[in-house]
Amino acid sequence: MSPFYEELVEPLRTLEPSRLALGAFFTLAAGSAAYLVVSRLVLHPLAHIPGPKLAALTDWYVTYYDLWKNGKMVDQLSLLHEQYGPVVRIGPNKLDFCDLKAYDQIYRDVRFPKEDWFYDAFLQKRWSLFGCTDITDAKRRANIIRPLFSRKKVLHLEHVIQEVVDRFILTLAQNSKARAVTNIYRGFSSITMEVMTTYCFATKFHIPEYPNFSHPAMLGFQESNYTMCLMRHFPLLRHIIFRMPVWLTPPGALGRKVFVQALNQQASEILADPSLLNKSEHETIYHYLLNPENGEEIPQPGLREHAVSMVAAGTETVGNTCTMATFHILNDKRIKDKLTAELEEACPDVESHMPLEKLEKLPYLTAVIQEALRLSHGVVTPLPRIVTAPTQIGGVLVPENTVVGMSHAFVHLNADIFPNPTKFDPQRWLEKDSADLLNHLVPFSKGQRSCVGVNLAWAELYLILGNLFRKVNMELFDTSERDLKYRALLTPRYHGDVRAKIDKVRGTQNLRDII
Ligand code: HEM
Repeated sequence: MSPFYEELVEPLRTLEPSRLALGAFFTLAAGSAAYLVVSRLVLHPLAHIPGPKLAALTDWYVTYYDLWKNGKMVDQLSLLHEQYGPVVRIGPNKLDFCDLKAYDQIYRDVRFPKEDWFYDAFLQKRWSLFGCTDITDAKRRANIIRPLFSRKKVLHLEHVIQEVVDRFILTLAQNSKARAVTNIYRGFSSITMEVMTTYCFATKFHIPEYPNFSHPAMLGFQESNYTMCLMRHFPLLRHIIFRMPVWLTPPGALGRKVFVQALNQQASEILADPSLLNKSEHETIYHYLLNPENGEEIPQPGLREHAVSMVAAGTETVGNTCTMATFHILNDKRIKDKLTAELEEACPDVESHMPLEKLEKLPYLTAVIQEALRLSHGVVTPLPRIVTAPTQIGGVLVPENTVVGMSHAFVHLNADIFPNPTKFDPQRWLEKDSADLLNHLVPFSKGQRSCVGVNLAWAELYLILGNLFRKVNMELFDTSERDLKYRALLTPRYHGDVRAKIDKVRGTQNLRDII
């Protein structure tokens, strides 16, 4: 043995084994940390992309803004883009963009699948279309359910949506008699959730009739946005939360759980006796999912997951758009007067039915809906996609396996496209050169994985807002623009409620007979 080696090893012989182990542990930890820093900050293929060093080192950066800062990641992304430019590295393997061309490149590229980590938080397995990350499977599933949401089918089932709208108007009529302050934000979520259950499963849950628009299932779905975010960052929690027995479920989540059990039971009964489908009032999602021609047998948990994801996809999104529209209509007399005048001219008899195809032809109502979609964004958290081969995005060569995304807010609030972008201004959609604006209205996303419920969503928006502002006279109560500031929990979750005093409701004479 060389004297040098002896000199090095001798002190270690005299050390106690426990100290030796501790020393080895710290040396290993320091070595791993040094390796992590060098590999992520210096050697990584994204090392040249600007962004905070902490974000390049660890995904906990995003966790901090999502959870600790309670849904502030989109605000933070906005600040990061101001500081670093249109492409920012927000995780060891993650890029965020704020560039119109990049938006198209990310979401229109059929090669980029959804990211497993993000979408797994919503589901137990990947049965539903929304949660399916495999490109081929998603295409097949979309083809199975899309016919139920085609324009033709939506027109055929218009009466199903109209009936829920009528029940909502009747509830408002009762509120007007009691001179009660109405939480219209919850009201909209109640009506949109009921549209989903009646349209997709031909089942009424009487959500809009529940006192104070506070049906426990609807509130449970609203609350679950934060839980989903929590489960995304701590995936182990999914196993606990999804398997939690009813008696252990916190009160806020109980309504959702009971509702899901009801959907579960319906799915089980149909699987046990498919002839039940023949007794249904109209075609439901099960008619499509269980069609033997699909070549795919979906087990009971798969049906439940489809059902739950449908309700989740179609409730808050449409509800938020109605809330955004209603706040701004009531907040600006000129908008309200113009809209009500247009509706009155188109449908002079307030007692008569307002068909969807008639409402769709009204330019100002259409512009109001477009502006509400723009400012409510649909989904506001960037929807992550995986780059599967080196690709130029937003002027940067993005390497394979990088996760990329861009918030709809960065399209909708782009001042070059929408001057004075935070102003609710329906007029911008009616100017001569406004046709091009539609290319930049992306609440339903773009490309192959864009919203499958887009026709149903538009129909709901026309029928809800058209009926509401033709029949109901109301004013805002103790609500300001500040209440519409939001936390980004996939969809925007508003800080406050939009509340209104219902003054007068007309056009209800025929409704009681219809229902
Ligand atoms: C204003 C209303 C709505 C907005 C803004 C909206 C927005 C979106 C967006 C942005 C996506 C893409 C999500 C992603 O990339 O992960 C999406 C997907 C989806 N939406 Fe909607 N949605 C709305 C209403 C509805 C309705 C009423 C339904 C019910 C049928 C629905 C069902 C779905 C489904 C099933 C998907 C998954 C599609 C896929 O992953 O291929 N949405 N929606």
